[in-house]
Formats: sequence, structure tokens, C-alpha cells
Amino acid sequence: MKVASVSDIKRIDELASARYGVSHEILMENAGAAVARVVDMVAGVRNLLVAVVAGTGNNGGDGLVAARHLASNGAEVRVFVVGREDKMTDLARINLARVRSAGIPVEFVSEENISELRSELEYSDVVVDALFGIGLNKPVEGVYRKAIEAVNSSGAIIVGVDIPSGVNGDTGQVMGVAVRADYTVTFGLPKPGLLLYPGAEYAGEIFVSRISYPRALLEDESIQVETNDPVFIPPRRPDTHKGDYGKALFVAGSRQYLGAPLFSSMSFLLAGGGYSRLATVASIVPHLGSKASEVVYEPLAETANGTVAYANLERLLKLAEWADIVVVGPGLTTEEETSRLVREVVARVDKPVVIDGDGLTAVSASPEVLRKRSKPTVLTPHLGEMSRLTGVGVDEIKQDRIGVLRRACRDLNSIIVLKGAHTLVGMPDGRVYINLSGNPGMAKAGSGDVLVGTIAAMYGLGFPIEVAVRMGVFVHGAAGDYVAARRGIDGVTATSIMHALPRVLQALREDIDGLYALYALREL
Ligand SMILES: NC(=O)C1=CN([C@@H]2O[C@H](COP(=O)(O)OP(=O)(O)OC[C@H]3O[C@@H](n4cnc5c(N)ncnc54)[C@H](O)[C@@H]3O)[C@@H](O)[C@H]2O)[C@@H](O)CC1
Ligand SMILES: [K+]
Repeated sequence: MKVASVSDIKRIDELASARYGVSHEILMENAGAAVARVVDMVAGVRNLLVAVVAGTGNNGGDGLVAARHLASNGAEVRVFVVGREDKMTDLARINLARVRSAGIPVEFVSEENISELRSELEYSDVVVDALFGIGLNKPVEGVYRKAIEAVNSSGAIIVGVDIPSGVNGDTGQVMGVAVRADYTVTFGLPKPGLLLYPGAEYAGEIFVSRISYPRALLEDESIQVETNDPVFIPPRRPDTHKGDYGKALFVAGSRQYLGAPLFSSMSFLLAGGGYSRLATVASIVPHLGSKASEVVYEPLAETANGTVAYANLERLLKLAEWADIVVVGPGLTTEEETSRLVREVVARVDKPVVIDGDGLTAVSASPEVLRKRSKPTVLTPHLGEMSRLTGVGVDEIKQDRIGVLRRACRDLNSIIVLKGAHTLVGMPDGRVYINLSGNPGMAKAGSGDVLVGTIAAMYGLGFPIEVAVRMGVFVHGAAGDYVAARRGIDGVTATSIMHALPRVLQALREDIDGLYALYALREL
């Protein structure tokens, strides 16, 4: 599903009205009706005590419409408008008049009577949060802050209108304070702020209501952000051999890091890849061989510290000629000689290259090697590595993950997987995918090694590289969810994720609709 930025949705609003005659008033009516429907779905509307907390903008207008629908359906509704009547938008004002005509009690809330709001909300079964939507444009203070705090402490079921008030629609940042909704009904398309953290946590369960925006506007090419939805896996045909499912070369490991090379090269095979070759320091090969004999080993000369020596360069370039895709980085360490080798390999390998972990640290020292590559490059940084790659501070990245990612993909001519809760995948042309699979149990050493092996496997299965990266991220997250559902979130380890990969592949082959439904946002 496409994900609309604040400016995207404002453009869609204007076009709906100007080009299709679907006025703002129609949209607002549909929005309010959708909210009322969700309240009914989650709480059952008859005899329900509902408080609508509205702002003076159009988000408040939606809340006022919802109030009228809820009252009509049998709920006992009261409306609290935070702010001054003379500040209300035209549409909010029109709907305020309708609410009053329907006999629904309305109170205006200011600093003077805010304590009354607090006690009123405590009596409510449901609070509809219609204070701010995508029009939020500065930190929340004063009476608005107090109103949000009152909503949060009400103990009622909280239904957010469009986005929880206080969450920035584009970035998911909390602008001082925000409503912690149990459910959020969003209009037209989900906003990035509902899917990016911390906003995603404040949104609760998300419902998307189309409110009759013309389909063409919702699917417009100009909207460049989407959820990372799974696609069909190419079939495994009977008359094929290992070479048909990809030949991957992993340059990974050191005397200190034995897990990373094992997880990455084995995950490739467990996610369906054909031929996995691991170039790693000679001293750990006997150990790895005893763990995974399905992998083919290329023992490398090592430095005094047990890391891959620069002298292996020509041999690695030769091996890369054999491969379809090369993965560089897991467990290599940041030893200078090895980092120099990594930069040289990245610069000279004429195949798609996936760079992870210590490989990222190595190329961060001279990003030109990335810009000059002619074949696709995939980078899989976590926040710290992203900061090193871009020179942008971690806090600044958190403020605008999508914006920083977009600029970095373009600047570094790379597909970038920005790891974290709801991992993002950015393409050099500006497209960004928000991944919804995965769980906090996966924030553990070794999990990223499984990811790169999975991405390489998806390429081996025949997806074009951009789709392979998205699918790798999706499958990896879904494998983590599979483990969490069976062993609990703390039981998720790299080994267990790796062994769940075939289960996800099986589900993708046999029941993609079921898997899709697990992660898709609910549509009304
Ligand atoms: N434009 C349209 O066609 C539609 C808009 N809709 C609703 O309208 C919302 C957007 O409406 P608006 O653009 O009027 O904006 P909002 O209603 O989200 O809020 C803007 C109002 O709050 C004020 N404000 C912003 N930040 C503040 C802060 N921190 N402290 C105090 N006041 C603050 C602004 O000055 C403005 O008066 C959407 O989220 C959606 O709920 C829906 O009705 C669907 C159709
Ligand atoms: K809201």
C-alpha cells in the first residue's frame, strides 16, 4: 500500500476536489463516518459514553462529524473543543453547528476549565482524539498539552482521528507530547508518521479508510513511499540445478567472529539460495566446516590478528567472477589492512555487492568507491552505521529517517536497508519501502548476518536486485515473527531465525494471501 506524506495527501485533497468534484466537505463527512464505524467495531456503539476531543482545524471537523454519527447510532456523546470558536476552520464550524442542532452537548476548553475535561474524560468509555491531524506544525504546549495528557490518563479506549494528536505525520516524531491511541483511523492512505517509530507505537492498531478519494489519486506514481508487501516467489522447477538458484560469495569472518560468516552463508541456503561459498580466514574453517558442511569454504591468508589479509585481493576478485552476488562484511573486524581490502573489493567487483557490518565501516572511510560502482550496491546499516556512512548524527536521522535515507541512496548510488523497528529500504531513484514484519526480539547479535544471506538468496531465486532486497527484509522479519510466536520474543536468536527462513518461503509459495494478511494494514 502506498504511504502518503503530508504534502502528498494535501495534493490529493486538492485534486479530489478540483479534478473530481469530491469536495472537502464530502471527504470530511466520510472521515467522520469512518471513525464512528471503528468506534462501533471496537466498543459497540449502543449506550456507549463517548467523548470527542476536537481541535479547531479540520481534524476537529472530522471529530465533530463522528460525534453526530455516533449519537445517531445510539451513543451518548459529548464534545469538547480545545481552543477558541473564532479560530475554527469553515468546515469545522459548519459541523459544529450541525452537532449543536442535533442536541449534542458542546463545551469549549481553555486553561481555566481544563480540570473539568480531565474528570469528564474519566467517565467516558471511548475518547475520540480529534485535536490535531496532519496540520500539527509546532510543539504541543499549554492547554493542548494538558488536553492530551487528560486523554492519555482517561483510562478510556482511545480512537485517534487520522493520526494520534502530537505525532508528526511525516516523521513519526512526538512533538512534545502525543496521544497514545488504541486505534487510529487514517484517511486515504497511511501517513509515514503512523508507521515510523515512535509514532507507530502511539497509533495502536491502524485502520485505513479511503473516504472516497478516487483510486487514481491513491495509486499515483508521484507517491514514492510504500509498505513493503511480499510478492510471489518464482517457482522451483523440477529440471533445475544449484546454479539456477544463485551463486553467492561471502567474504566474512575472522578469528574473533565465527558466527557472522556461518549465519550469512547458511542463511543463503536456508532461504532457498543455490550455491554458497564462504571466503574466510583459514584458521576458523575447520570449526565452521564441522557446523555447516553445505557451505563451500575458501580458506584465506590472515593478518597477525586473525583477520582477512590484503594479500587475498586477487583471489577474491577471481572468486567474484564466479559469483552472481558478493556479500562483504560480516565479522571482518575493523582492522585497517582488512578494511583496505574491503574497499578494493567493493571498487573492483563487477557484480551486485551487499555490504554489511564491518564492511560498512570500511567504505564509510571513502564513500567514493560506492559512487563509482556501475553494478548495484546494497548497504545494510543500523542507525550507527548509517550515521558513519552519511555524517548525519543518529538523533538527526531519527528526526527524519525517510529524508536522510533518500538523500543517502541518491548520494551513495546504493540501495540502502536502514535497519531498526520497521526497517526502511531506500532505492537510488527515491522510492522508499517501510517494512512491517519483524519484532524487538530480533535486536540481537547475528540477526543482521541472517539478513544479508536472505537478501542474497532472494537474488539467487531470480528477483531483480531491488525486489530481492525488499523481499529479503520482509522474509527475515517474518522469520523472526515465526520464532517469536513459538518461543517468545526473548527466544529469537540468529540460529532460530535462520531455521525459520524455509517456513516463511513455504508460506510465500503456498499461502501468500495468508502471509500478506498477517502484515497488511486493515482497510475499512
Ligand atoms: N483537507 C481535506 O480535504 C481533508 C482533511 N481532513 C482532516 O483534516 C486534517 C488536517 O486539517 P488541518 O489542516 O485543518 O489541520 P489540523 O486540524 O490537523 O490542525 C491544524 C490546526 O491546529 C493548529 N496547530 C497546529 N499545531 C499546533 C500546536 N502544536 N499547538 C496549537 N495549535 C496547533 C493550526 O494552527 C490549525 O489551526 C487531517 O488530518 C484530517 O483529519 C479530512 O477531513 C479529510 C479531508
Ligand atoms: K488526531
